[in-house]
This record gives sequence, structure tokens and C-alpha cells, in this order.
Amino acid sequence: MIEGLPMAVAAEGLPDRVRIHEVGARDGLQNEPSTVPVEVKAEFIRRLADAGLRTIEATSFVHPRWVPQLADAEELFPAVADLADRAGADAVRLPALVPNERGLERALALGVREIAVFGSATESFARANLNRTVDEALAMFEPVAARAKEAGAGVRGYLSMCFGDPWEGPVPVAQVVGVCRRLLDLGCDELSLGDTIGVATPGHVTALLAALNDAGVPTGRLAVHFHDTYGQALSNTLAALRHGVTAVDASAGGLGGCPYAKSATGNLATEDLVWMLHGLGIDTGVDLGRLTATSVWMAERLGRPSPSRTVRALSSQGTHDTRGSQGTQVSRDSHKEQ
Ligand SMILES: CC(C)(COP(=O)([O-])OP(=O)([O-])OC[C@H]1O[C@@H](n2cnc3c(N)ncnc32)[C@H](O)[C@@H]1OP(=O)([O-])[O-])[C@@H](O)C(=O)NCCC(=O)NCCSC(=O)C[C@@](C)(O)CC(=O)[O-]
Repeated sequence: MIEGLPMAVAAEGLPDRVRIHEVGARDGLQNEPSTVPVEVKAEFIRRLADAGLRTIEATSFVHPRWVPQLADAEELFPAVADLADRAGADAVRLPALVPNERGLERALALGVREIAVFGSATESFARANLNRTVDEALAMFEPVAARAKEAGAGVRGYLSMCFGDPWEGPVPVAQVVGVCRRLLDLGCDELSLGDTIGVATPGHVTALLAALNDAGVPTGRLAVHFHDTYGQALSNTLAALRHGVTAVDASAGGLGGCPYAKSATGNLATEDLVWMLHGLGIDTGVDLGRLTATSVWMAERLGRPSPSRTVRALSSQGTHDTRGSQGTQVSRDSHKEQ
């Protein structure tokens, strides 16, 4: 909390708490040129949990030929599944991406309790990412959502290319709203609006959210998923929070991209998000120092520095007074630990 800043002014129209949906282990690592060992992935997820994240997307049950980096889902999930059994507020939700019934069978066999289907607002990306038209992809998801619900699993829907598409250019709001409605009608509990290639701006975000409300979609069922190509991810997030959104996707250390949309850059970094939210007095449950240490640890394993500005700032300053982030301290040695 920044001294002298009237919180009523700073946080006007903003939620008290934001749920961060951490996607680094899935969206981040799916794009790595070389496969990260399963033990490293499991340790990454455990460290994220220790840093206070309570929704950590673990992996994908997609075809291993399409995303070889996540071909180890059968090994990874059992290695972290105990996090979901923790008591009360310590329990960690571990959703996983599932495109089709084959993926669902694999996920349910391991005890996955929450899945996410992932559609596209554009035909070009539906084809590139799922080898299907938009209609065919939705038809593929229908039995997945129904069977997941029967099995008692939660269902999230992702919608990619909500703002712009590398092949088709700007995506009309009405087109996005139409596919959102269809995903929600399939039974998705929550819908994450993806700016897959990071071209959204705050005005566009507000316009889409308003159009979704006009179409009867409650803001409480929406999450936002921004990539930071043009440095707009935080501004876009703030616009979404002002509109009433309280669930935000982010990737520790800003890892990420999408293998089937080459212009997709890293996701909004979780540290950058937490820095902003804590500065606004919004609770996340996340310990920024631990999270930063985790991202530095992961960056070392990947052999390159984190693109997150907050990670870079905190680790270069060593011991740092993070008053904007509830006084969390990052120790000088956090990047060398364990
Ligand atoms: C959907 C498919 C499978 C269609 O791919 P396809 O080639 O059309 O597959 P198919 O349905 O014709 O099946 C062909 C073979 O694959 C097998 N198969 C089929 N499904 C599976 C499965 N689940 N697991 C294991 N095996 C599977 C199936 O059993 C069959 O085996 P065969 O009979 O030939 O031996 C493929 O396109 C695919 O896996 N795509 C995944 C792409 C992906 O994961 N992209 C990244 C995630 S999306 C993203 O990152 C964006 C997001 C969510 O973050 C938000 C944003 O930023 O916008």
C-alpha cells in the first residue's frame, strides 16, 4: 500500500480480490523450443503453489504430436495431484486443457477435476490450432463438456483471437460475442477471453465486455487472458477490472506464446500483474517475493532471463522495498536459491 494514497480513490470501481489463473506451466512451457524435464515442471508448479497461487493450469491432454512439450501429461499430473487435496484455502485447483473426448478420457483417468476446452473466434486459428472449422470445434467440445460435467469436473472455455488474428486482422466484436455465447451454452462455467497475439487495447476490451453484457453474458463468468506484444496487457487488465472482471490469466515470469500463432508473444507476467494489483490494494493471496524467486529459478532452467519487468526490477535490486506490493521482500539471493 502506498503511503498517503487514498485507497478509496485508487481502488474506486475495482474489486477487493482478484483470482489469478496461472498459466505458466501450460501456456508458458507449451511454447518452449526444447522439452522441459517433467521433474522441473512439477517443481515449478509446487513453487507456484508455495507462492500462493491457487489456480495453476498444469498441462494439456492434446495430441502429443501437436504439442510435444506437453506430451508428459500422464507423468506430470500425478506428480502434482496432491496439491489439489490440500485442506481448505491451501487446496490448489489444477485445470488442464482438453480438446476432445480422447483428451477427456486421458484426463479423467488421472483424476483431473477441472478441464478447459479451447475454441477460436476465427476460422483461420480454429483450423491452425485444432484442424477444425469453428463449428466443427464446437461440435467436438459438446460431448467433452457434457461428459466432464457428468463426471463432476469443472469446465472452463477459452476463446482465442478475441481481438485480432494474424491471418484475418481485427476481429469484429459481434463475431466474438457469437462464439462466446455458444461456448457458454455448451456448459462452460467460465469463459476466458484470449488476446492470443496481444493486439488488444483498453477501449477494445471495454467494448467487447459491454457487448457481452448486452448479449446477456454475466461479467462474473468471464476471465481475461492477455499477451503483452504491444505492452498493453496491464492496461487491458485494468480496463477489464473496472468493468467488473475478477479472474485474470497470467504466466509466471511472462513465459508463453502459442505454437499455432507465431505472432503470439509472452503472456502477461504474473509478477507484473501482482505488482499492479497489490499497488491498488487488491488482494491476490500471492507472495510476490516467492513468485519472483520461482520465475528466476525457472528462467535459469530455460537458460534465458525472464521478460517480466517486475522480475527484472526486483532481482536486479536485490533486497527491495516493495511497498506497492504489500511490503513483500525479495531477498538478494532469491535468484540463486536451492
Ligand atoms: C484436437 C487435435 C487432437 C485434432 O487433431 P487431428 O489431427 O485432427 O486429430 P484426429 O481427431 O483426426 O485424430 C488423429 C489421431 O490422434 C489421436 N488423438 C486425437 N486426440 C488426441 C488426444 N487428445 N490425445 C492423444 N491422442 C489424440 C487420435 O486417437 C488419432 O489417433 P490414430 O487413430 O491415428 O492412432 C489436435 O489439433 C490438437 O491436439 N490440437 C491441440 C493444439 C494446442 O494444444 N494448442 C495450444 C493450446 S491453445 C492456446 O494456447 C491458446 C490459449 C488457450 O492459451 C488462449 C489464447 O491465448 O488465445
